[in-house]
Formats: sequence, structure tokens, C-alpha cells
Amino acid sequence: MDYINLNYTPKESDLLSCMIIKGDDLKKLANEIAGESSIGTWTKVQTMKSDIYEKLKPNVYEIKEIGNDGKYKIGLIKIAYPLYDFEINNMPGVLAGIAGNIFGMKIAKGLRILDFRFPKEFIDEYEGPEYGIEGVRNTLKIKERPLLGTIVKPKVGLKTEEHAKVAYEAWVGGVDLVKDDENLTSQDFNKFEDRVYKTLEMRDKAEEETGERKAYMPNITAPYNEMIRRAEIAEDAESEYVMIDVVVSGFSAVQSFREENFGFIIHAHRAMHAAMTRSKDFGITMLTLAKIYRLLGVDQLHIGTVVGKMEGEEREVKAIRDEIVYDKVEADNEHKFFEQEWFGLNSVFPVSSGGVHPRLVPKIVEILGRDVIIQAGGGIHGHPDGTRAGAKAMRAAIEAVMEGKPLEEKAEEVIELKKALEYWK
Ligand SMILES: O=C(O)[C@@](O)(COP(=O)(O)O)[C@H](O)[C@H](O)COP(=O)(O)O
Ligand SMILES: [Mg+2]
Repeated sequence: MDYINLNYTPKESDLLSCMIIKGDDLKKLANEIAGESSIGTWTKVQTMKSDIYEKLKPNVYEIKEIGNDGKYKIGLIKIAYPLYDFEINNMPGVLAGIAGNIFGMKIAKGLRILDFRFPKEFIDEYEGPEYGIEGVRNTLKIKERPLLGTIVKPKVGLKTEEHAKVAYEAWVGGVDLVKDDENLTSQDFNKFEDRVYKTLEMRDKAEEETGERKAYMPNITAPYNEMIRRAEIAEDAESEYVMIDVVVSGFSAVQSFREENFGFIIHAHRAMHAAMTRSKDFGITMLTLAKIYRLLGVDQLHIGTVVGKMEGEEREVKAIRDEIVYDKVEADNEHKFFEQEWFGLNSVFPVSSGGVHPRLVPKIVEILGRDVIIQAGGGIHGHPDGTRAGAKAMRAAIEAVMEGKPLEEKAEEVIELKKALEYWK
């Protein structure tokens, strides 16, 4: 079957895919990828009818040889899929096709999905974020400044009361959002149900004492039915938020959970993403995953810090930010390979987390702007004077940026910041 059509002009309604591929024969490989990701297989089948082929065949409309690795050719290809191929509002089903078997084909010596372009008809089938940046800012009553978050540390091991106490210390020190770590679920030493009620009690206390809105993001990641049961507990405890490890929970669970319409702000942690996103030879870029999670309706998503402990360079992290924040995104043919319009779908609040401490705050805001949630775990609970001091130092760093003051100058006003700057050089 032939799917190569370099004269094809994609329709507004096509779903487009851009990949970087490696192989002996780029045209042959592109053709195999197009077939395997749609209606084809390794041999012609007698059961294929011409109308199926005509109606459902994708078009490989661009093949650009961009180099070689000394053994194989490297190419950039673009494929246009007719929407008729898909059960549009079934994300796991769609991905099983356009991002499924193709990674396992012997003929592919490299295959990385760089970007998808979702057409209006596709986007209209998805809920998208319920709150986004605006809704989260309204909920927390924070108009302009970056939001400050923390992850209770150590990741696991604290008993419920200890967990709630650490959360309280962070809130009264100036943190807005406290979250569970990605691997804290309902271990024997810190049961989910007790933790949610106790921590939200502390939230209420901190709100009273500080006069500021505070929020807790309990991690409901679990097998789906249990995830729902935990969401109901969080609802009963009057949590505004839930946190989900979206990659390990799967596209199906994330889509279904959003469609439950509990009314929570959904914080998406991306633990395991790098297993798919980091290799330059095989996988899917974080930008592509971020676009999928915007469609599925998470309100906050980890995208990287550039300056912290996790990989992700500046231009890539910025491109991801663009895709989840703006309504219209231009292509840059470096990380964003399609012009993408989101047709009014709510934004997703970018989360910058991982190895963050006060000295890194100005750079993070310089790179990502003020619409960012800056999160620090070690950078708060590792402060020499403890959690409350660590929170004060991070909050002061954010205020310094808002006041246009160098950190060192602000540190003269806030001793906790001074100590943090000395401690984390
Ligand atoms: O466990 C951690 O490492 C964190 O809690 C950060 O803690 P620290 O502040 O102590 O580093 C987050 O899970 C990472 O930020 C995830 O990475 P990413 O945001 O890149 O998905
Ligand atoms: Mg973590």
C-alpha cells in the first residue's frame, strides 16, 4: 500500500503527526509507519477494500532527509491522518494507532514523535482543563505573582500527624500549595483517608492564621475504582485539589477522571515521563504529551525548571509552556512543528519543580514568566532552620522578583532568605 503523497496539502480537519525517523530507506520507512499506524500491515491483505483505502489512508506529505548517524539516514516526516480513522474522544484508542506499534517495527532504527496537530473537530470532543491559570488564580485569590508550592519531604515515611504538621509549617511560612509526593499513596504509616482530613484541618488553621488562601493536593493515584473512592474522600474533606500521576495512571484513567466532573483542580505529576520523552532515538516528546494532557483536562502540569535537577533545556521547556498556556501557538521547527490553535480551550498552569531553591527563583521567572507554579521540596524542608524558614525564604525570593529587587537586597530584610542563599550557593 502506498501512503506517500508529497503533493498532498493537509486539510484543516486532518490530525497531523511529525516524527524524526532513522533507517536505511526513509521513504520506505515512512510508508511503513503510515500503514502500521492506520490501516496497513506488513503485507497486502485480500480483505482490504478500495473505499477503505481511499477514505482512511493517511498521507505522508513531507519527508526531509536531515542527516545520518554514520549508519542510517535521519529524516523528518509529516503524516496527515483523516479524522474518519478515529473514535475521536477515545484518547487511548487514538494513541494506540498513531503512537502504538510503530515504535516496535524492526525497520525503524529510530522513531520519535515530535509533535501532533489537533484540529478543531478533535479538540471540540475534549473537556480540557476546568480551571486553567485563571481559574486557579481565582480560587487562590492570587492575581499576578508566581504561586509557591511544596512537596512534603521525605517523599514517604512520615506518619500522618507528622505529614500534616510539616504541611502546616510550610503554609504559615508562606507556601500556597502543599502536595503529596508522587509515590505517597496510602502506605500503612500514612493512610490516605486520615492524611486528607488531618492535613486539611491544618490547612484551615493556616488560612485562619495567615489570612491567605491555602490548598492541599492529595495524591489519589491508585487503580481506577480506588482513585474514585479517594476522590470522594477528598471531596468530603472539602479539598479543592487532587493530584494524579498521569503517566503511570494512563491516558484512559486521566480522561475518565476528568469526565467524572468532580470539580477538582487537577494537578498532574508526570513521574515516568522521561522513560518515553528523554531518548532522542525512540519515544514521544514531553511537548506532545503536554498537548495531550491539555486536551484531557489537567489544570496544572510539571514541565521542567531548566535550572534545577531534572533534564529539559530552556527552548524545549519554553515551547512546552507555550503549548499549554496560549490559545494560538506558532511553529518554530525546533520543538513546535505545527501551528496549533486551541479554540478557547483553557490553559494549563505550568509547574516548575525539581531541585528548586530560592537562588533559582529569579531565573525560573525570567524563563517562564509569572504564570508559573514554583515548587520546592528539598529547597524548603532542607533549609538549615527547617520548613517554616525554608518557606519564608522561597516566598521572599518570589516577592523579590515581584519587587524587582536582587535576592541579596531582599535577604537583608528576610534573614531566612539570607541563610538559604548562604546554604545553597
Ligand atoms: O520528587 C521530586 O523530585 C519532586 O518532588 C521535587 O522535589 P525536590 O524539590 O526536592 O527536588 C518532584 O517529583 C519533581 O519535581 C518531579 O520532576 P518534574 O517536575 O521534572 O516532573
Ligand atoms: Mg516528587
